[in-house]
Amino acid sequence: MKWSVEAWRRIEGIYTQILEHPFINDLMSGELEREKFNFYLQQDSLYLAEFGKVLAGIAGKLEDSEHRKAFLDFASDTVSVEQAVHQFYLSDQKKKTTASPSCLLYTSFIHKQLAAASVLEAAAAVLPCFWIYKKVGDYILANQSKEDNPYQNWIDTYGGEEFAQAVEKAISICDKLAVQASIEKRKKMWDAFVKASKMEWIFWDSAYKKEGWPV
Ligand SMILES: Cc1ncc(CO)c(N)n1
Repeated sequence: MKWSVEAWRRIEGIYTQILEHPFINDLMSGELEREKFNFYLQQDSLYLAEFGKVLAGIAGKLEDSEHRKAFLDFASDTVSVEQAVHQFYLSDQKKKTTASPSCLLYTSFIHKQLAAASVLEAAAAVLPCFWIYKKVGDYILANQSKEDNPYQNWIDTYGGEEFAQAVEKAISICDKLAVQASIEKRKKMWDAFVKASKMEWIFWDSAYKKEGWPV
């Protein structure tokens, strides 16, 4: 069986909980509080900066030139999204924000996978960022009730065809890396994938709560 088939099976429950989260529900209905969405975007721009660096770092460790090129493209596209987020949503509130505990948790985790684990485990750790967002984007597109959703731009970014191709590529690279891996390594890849998927839930939840530092 493909590594990715088992990977998705392992996060099915987490994915369901993401779809049921009020942040996603409110995003879908268009009724999400603007403040919560802005909080999310601010944290996400911090997240995307680190995510892009990690993608470039993974590229530097990949032997296959096609895989390397794909990750360099992912990194470059991520910088574009990071910059677009700044321009379109946050132009009136340029103030510097610090990462929330959950944002720091997630970015630290992917940096740790890059610095202290194998490239396979680093690739598996960033895969939920692609795959879950794609699934969530598609889900919202398919179940949207209103036409004038103020968050349509966001929804189209992740539900669109361009992102779908990147996601397919990321999944297939993980599968190819897993084919050459020992059972032990494949397990570690699943562990990283599951952990990062939990952090996707945590990230949305922290935005919904506008999570700050308790001390
Ligand atoms: C937290 C998070 N995960 C994944 C994506 C999609 O790349 C994103 N923008 N933010």
